[in-house]
Amino acid sequence: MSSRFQLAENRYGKTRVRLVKVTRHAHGNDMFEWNVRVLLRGDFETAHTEGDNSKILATDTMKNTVYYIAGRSKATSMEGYAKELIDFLLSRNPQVSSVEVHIESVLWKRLTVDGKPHPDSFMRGSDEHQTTTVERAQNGEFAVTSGLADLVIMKTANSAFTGYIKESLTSLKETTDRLFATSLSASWSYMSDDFNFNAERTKLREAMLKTFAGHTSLSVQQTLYAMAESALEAVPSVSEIELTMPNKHCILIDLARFGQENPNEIFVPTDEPSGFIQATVKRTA
Ligand SMILES: O=c1[nH]c(=O)c2[nH]c(=O)[nH]c2[nH]1
Repeated sequence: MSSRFQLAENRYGKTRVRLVKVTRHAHGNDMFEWNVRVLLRGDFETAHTEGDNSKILATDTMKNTVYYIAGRSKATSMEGYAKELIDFLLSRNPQVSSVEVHIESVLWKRLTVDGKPHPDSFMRGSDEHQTTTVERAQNGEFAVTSGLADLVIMKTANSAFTGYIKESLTSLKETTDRLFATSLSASWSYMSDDFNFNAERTKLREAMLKTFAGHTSLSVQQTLYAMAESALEAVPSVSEIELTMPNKHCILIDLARFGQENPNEIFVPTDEPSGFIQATVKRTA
């Protein structure tokens, strides 16, 4: 029977597989917490059209594989672990054409007790996450995109916003001295798949933060671009970087109503609505 429909793009897998790994040393422990997503593409047509599960690796099995590979992995980075997981799944599953692994790492910091780093106790840090997405097809190369998300930062000087369109619906006042708060998310693509990913990540993060702090900003857009430029300058192995910087407005409170001056000191931070500024910056050919 000819059908009026056909299966188009499809993928499946397990998401939000949470994992804590403790590495035990003689004088203390290291630990990390990850949230892992594994997605498969492949020959899954008859699973959709006929309910034939003979080529389906159960998502429950994928979850177990996440833990199994974590248990035996010697990888020192999320990217390295993702590559091992992908290789394992591809080698055992010829029906799978490609595997994508996405990992978010939660920020845990070593606890300080009596001014000293504690050997085995930790506290949750900020909302900042480190991320990676690694993909490989059968017989293909790894594509590695890493990033960070939800890094909340604020400038309290050197931020202006003037010269924008003034029309009948404009109410915003120009300012040469405003607060600039954002929750930075960034993702960058590596040109190859074999680096010290942790060191590259640290360099990119520090370059972006240094520029954010030092920039004399005429807009979020301009500061975003400058941060992306300094990230690409700091890490030649990255081909392009996407930055997302919501403008988390801090609004000056009018105290003149109460007979008091407010020399740019008292603000109300607002979460919604926020500006949404996003751009990708890449190397010229
Ligand atoms: O840096 C800014 N860019 C904008 O596009 C914009 N729009 C706005 O209302 N405030 C700001 N600030």
